[in-house]
Amino acid sequence: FVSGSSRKNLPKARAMDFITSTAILPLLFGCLGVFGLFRLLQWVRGKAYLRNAVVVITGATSGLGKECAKVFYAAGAKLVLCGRNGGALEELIRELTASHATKVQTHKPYLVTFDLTDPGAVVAAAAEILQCFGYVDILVNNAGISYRGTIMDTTVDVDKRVMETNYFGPVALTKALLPSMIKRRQGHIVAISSIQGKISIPFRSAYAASKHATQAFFDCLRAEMEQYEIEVTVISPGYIHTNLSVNAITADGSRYGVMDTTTAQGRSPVEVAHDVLAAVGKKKKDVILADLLPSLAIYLRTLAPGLFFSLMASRARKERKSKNC
Ligand SMILES: NC(=O)C1=CN([C@@H]2O[C@H](COP(=O)(O)OP(=O)(O)OC[C@H]3O[C@@H](n4cnc5c(N)ncnc54)[C@H](OP(=O)(O)O)[C@@H]3O)[C@@H](O)[C@H]2O)C=CC1
Ligand SMILES: CCCCCCCCCCCCCCCC(=O)OCC(=O)COP(=O)(O)O
Repeated sequence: FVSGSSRKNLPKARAMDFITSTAILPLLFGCLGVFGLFRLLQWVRGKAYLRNAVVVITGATSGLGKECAKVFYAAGAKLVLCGRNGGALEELIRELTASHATKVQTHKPYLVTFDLTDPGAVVAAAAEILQCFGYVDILVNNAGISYRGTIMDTTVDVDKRVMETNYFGPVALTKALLPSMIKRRQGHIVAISSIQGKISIPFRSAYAASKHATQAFFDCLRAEMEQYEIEVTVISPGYIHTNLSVNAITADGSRYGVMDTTTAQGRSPVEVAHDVLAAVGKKKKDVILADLLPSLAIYLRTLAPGLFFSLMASRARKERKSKNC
């Protein structure tokens, strides 16, 4: 005789019997073990990959670039820190070399100051880096500016400035360093793009365009460089709590100067820098570092573009109304 509740539990009990009496349990533990071992191996390889590697980071004076400098430094990389503000870079180097909380051997970073919008300066900077180190293992194209404005109010000069900083500058630096990487058949190019390199939101035309161009260029590069074993990683973060919105330029080229709520509520740049380090160590090809909603929005743009465009139009209407324009 089997009571009602015991009858209900019968299939569960049989399933448990089956699992324990067959090879399923050892197989499950075996798989977990293999997976754990694989992750451990990946971690060890990532660490070795970054130790003593010559790593060039642009936009190292603030925000995500500064935090990337800290995590790559702690991982034992030989850093070349780039930016326009030499004083800020020197200060960062002092800060880095003063801390002794690392387990691996660290190296005093080298600094190069140049403006990414000046093609001659970019080529000269690449030559200086190669003369000093002989080669570059990893280039992190991080520097960038954002923008706020309506397309109709924005001068083409502003469109060009954003494109020069976010697209042509990184492209020029990458092209200047690639020949030496190709010769060694070794190297890794990283592009810090944005969720806005995958989807476009209203009042960000110049910025979203520059990030879409970045995604496209580095995707092409990945395919073309495979024959030389050169890795390409495109990283697309969501909002990060940095000065990006404060430093953004507006329709007439003036500084926006406002810390937007979305930026202030963004992820900590320290956390994002750790994610960047992990992605580079694992030689990931394309990484999205964002919450669920922006990630879903990317799928929506692909699978239901009409719906996505309606949502963006409504977003534009709301923003226009709130700003009375
Ligand atoms: N913050 C965010 O919400 C997000 C940021 N990103 C991306 O992350 C990257 C870093 O931005 P973030 O740290 O947030 O912003 P910050 O404004 O804090 O940092 C921008 C960096 O870029 C450098 N830079 C700007 N213009 C130039 C130029 N013409 N030549 C050389 N360097 C320049 C700045 O250096 P200096 O002015 O000292 O020369 C600064 O170090 C950017 O590519 C951005 O698009 C992506 C997604 C979200
Ligand atoms: C299946 C349901 C899907 C629902 C999707 C709804 C659509 C939601 C839209 C979400 C838009 C997210 C925009 C994220 C933008 C972003 O993260 O940008 C990062 C930056 O680069 C920030 O630069 P900014 O200068 O704009 O601050």
